Amino acid sequence: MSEVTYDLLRARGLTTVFGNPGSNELPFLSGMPDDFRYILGLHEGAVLSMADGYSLVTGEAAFVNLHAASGSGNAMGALTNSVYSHSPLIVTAGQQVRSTIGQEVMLSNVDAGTLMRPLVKWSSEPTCAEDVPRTMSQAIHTALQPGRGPVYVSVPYDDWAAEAPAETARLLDREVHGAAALSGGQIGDLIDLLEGATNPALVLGPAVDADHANAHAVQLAEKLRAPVWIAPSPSRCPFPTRHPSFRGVLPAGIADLSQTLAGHDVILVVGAPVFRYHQYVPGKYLPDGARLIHITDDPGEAARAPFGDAYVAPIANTLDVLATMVTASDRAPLAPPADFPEVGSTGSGLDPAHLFALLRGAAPHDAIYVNESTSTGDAFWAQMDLSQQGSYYFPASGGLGFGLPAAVGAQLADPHRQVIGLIGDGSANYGITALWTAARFKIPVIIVILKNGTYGALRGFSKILNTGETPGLDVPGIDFVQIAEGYGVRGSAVDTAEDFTTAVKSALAAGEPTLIEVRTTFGQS
Ligand SMILES: Cc1ncc(Cn2c(C)c(CCOP(=O)(O)OP(=O)(O)O)sc2=O)c(N)n1
Ligand SMILES: [Ca+2]
Repeated sequence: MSEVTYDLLRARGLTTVFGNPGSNELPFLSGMPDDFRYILGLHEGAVLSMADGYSLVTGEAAFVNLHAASGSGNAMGALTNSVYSHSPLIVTAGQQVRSTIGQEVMLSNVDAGTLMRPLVKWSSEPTCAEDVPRTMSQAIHTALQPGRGPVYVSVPYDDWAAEAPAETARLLDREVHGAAALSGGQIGDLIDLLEGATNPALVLGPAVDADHANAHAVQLAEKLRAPVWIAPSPSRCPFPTRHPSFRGVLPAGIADLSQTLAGHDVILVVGAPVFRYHQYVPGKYLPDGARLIHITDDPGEAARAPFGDAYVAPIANTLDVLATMVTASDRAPLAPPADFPEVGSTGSGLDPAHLFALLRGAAPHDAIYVNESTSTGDAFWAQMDLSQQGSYYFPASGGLGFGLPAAVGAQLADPHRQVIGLIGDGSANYGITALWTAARFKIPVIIVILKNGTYGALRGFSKILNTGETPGLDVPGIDFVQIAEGYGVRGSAVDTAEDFTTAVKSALAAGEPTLIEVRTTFGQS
């Protein structure tokens, strides 16, 4: 049974296995063909997030093999991000011998089909060994259909020795085509609305970047001469941040977001949920007189939104048709962006805005940033010049432990663009073992640790929630250079602009994984 399953994985391009094994997985792994590669991670959270970063950059599915319930459980935190970033991860786990599961012997994954819900789009444990290949095929096609997302398959390890039914071979070349698009009438309605708008605005989300529709979004914004915001809590960057239309990231509070969009009568949201609010700031969902139109490829996003009219449709195709067909507006062209805000560092260490400005100058223009520095977002978006598709990733649910491993997975996926992880000194600890994988597989990712000694974002939230000085807010005294070297990664610690720039240039030239620990200031900028 494992042979035909590997044939199926190969037919779908899934020849990289991200995993951490246990005894339940050995019978599957024993059959792994030579043209497959196994990327070992030392903790299943890191394994899942490495696979996630890999999938986000390739735009393809990625295959994960974990150990029973315990390994699957360790991966669930990472899956909170994958399910909202619509990552098509094929997550599998070894199960105990089929006839012993009910008595719950050691390593039984009890009720495996429900364990991972709602963090997966679909999950199953085949009802018999003969159905393992078809279940795996269903999982792959389900993960990749619009409204993409992770799936989970648990397989009893004695199934692998069973004989595959002859008809299983039909699975290897079957295709499932998702082809829906808006009708001419629906497109016409949208064009009329946009052309009839006095002051339209675009709000773009991660699915625009995921569907490589950034250029279509630019064309639509330019024809409409409309401002563009990125939807709140962005996990990707769908629009060039130095374009005249770009207005930044919308705030994640209901009232704040609504006020930011005041004056716009038609708001077109594309490729984002409506909306991923975060801090609770009650108020009107929309400014008076505004109408919101929502285009998403995820039926769930469309159905659960609390306001606006939604169209479930392919993102790139819809943006391309709208941008092509809409009449160019005679509104005045939008002014070019202001200069970057002035930066500098006063305290001992680098101000985050200063760090990002230095990085903008030292890193390649097509660098890929994987960000998990949760208190420096405003400074990042003000200082960075992101112009290409696939330039930015952030944990889609804010689940920490994504950033460092996802940066490793992203660099494995794309050796032609430098991947730079921007990781807080708190976040780094949740996925730190991925440094070992980067060293082991010689993945030349650069990890910048922003070391402010505290859970800065929580200090920010303590002000919003007025909770004062609670326990557990500081993380002083961690030596990431020693940790990195313990996992086999070259590291350095810096706290001046000159030393940081030198360290970045050295890392870019090194061609091996490198960690740079930067002492940063908190609260000054
Ligand atoms: C798995 C997990 N655990 C805890 C949190 C809670 N959390 C925590 C602990 C944050 C602080 C991260 O601190 P950092 O050092 O990484 O970055 P900043 O200092 O820039 O905030 S932000 C946040 O939401 C989380 N989001 N995810
Ligand atoms: Ca911190």
